Amino acid sequence: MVNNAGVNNEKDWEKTINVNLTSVIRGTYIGLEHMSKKNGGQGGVIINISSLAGLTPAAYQPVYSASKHGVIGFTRSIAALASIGNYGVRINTVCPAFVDTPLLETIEKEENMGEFYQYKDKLKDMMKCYGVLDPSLIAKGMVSLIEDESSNGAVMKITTSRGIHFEDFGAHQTTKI
Ligand SMILES: NC(=O)C1=CN([C@@H]2O[C@H](COP(=O)(O)OP(=O)(O)OC[C@H]3O[C@@H](n4cnc5c(N)ncnc54)[C@H](O)[C@@H]3O)[C@@H](O)[C@H]2O)C=CC1
Ligand SMILES: CCCCCC(=O)/C=C/C=C\C/C=C\C/C=C\CCCC(=O)O
Repeated sequence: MVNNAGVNNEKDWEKTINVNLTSVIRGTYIGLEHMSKKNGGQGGVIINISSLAGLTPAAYQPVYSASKHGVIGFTRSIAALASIGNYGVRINTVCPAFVDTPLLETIEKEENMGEFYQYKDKLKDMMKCYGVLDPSLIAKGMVSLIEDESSNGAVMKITTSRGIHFEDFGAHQTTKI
């Protein structure tokens, strides 16, 4: 199961939280209800789509960034629970940089960008600097996560400079405390 739907809308930012985060949480819970071996399911893999903006500050997309940070936090937490509870379900996150899809056209729209519309050229400069990925690379990353039976709670990053790679949270998977 892939929870992929997402929007970039800083003007209607509640919608961004609802689509990008609330529905990922809801989708994951519904998936687990059907897939978890604890409920008589056959197990499987859930992939939640976040973004590189879920791992770094995104000055012109603060709520988009917050929603994507939330996806990572929720997914890593529920993946830990799935492991402890022997659900037989692996749950991972994918964080692409800019990808060539219609979502990027929202940068040109005041109704999406709201007060951040004034920074659209800065976002375009970032795209020029970091490049724009072909969607096929995201598909490749997802297939590898599905096939790698050891992956659970992984945060896959996909960028033009480093390709498909993983965020390293350290052996204990936590921040220093
Ligand atoms: N394009 C990019 O640069 C990046 C996109 N992402 C994420 O990838 C995912 C896919 O986005 P893209 O394919 O790029 O954008 P897109 O705009 O081409 O596709 C988004 C999809 O989400 C669906 N959707 C939106 N609101 C919905 C709702 N309320 N109910 C059901 N479906 C809804 C749309 O119908 C559309 O099919 C999103 O979560 C996005 O945040 C992450 C990093 C970079
Ligand atoms: C712009 C509207 C839609 C946003 C889609 C999205 O999620 C894109 C995120 C891309 C980047 C996030 C912001 C900052 C990233 C900083 C560095 C990227 C490094 C890329 C690299 O190739 O190393």
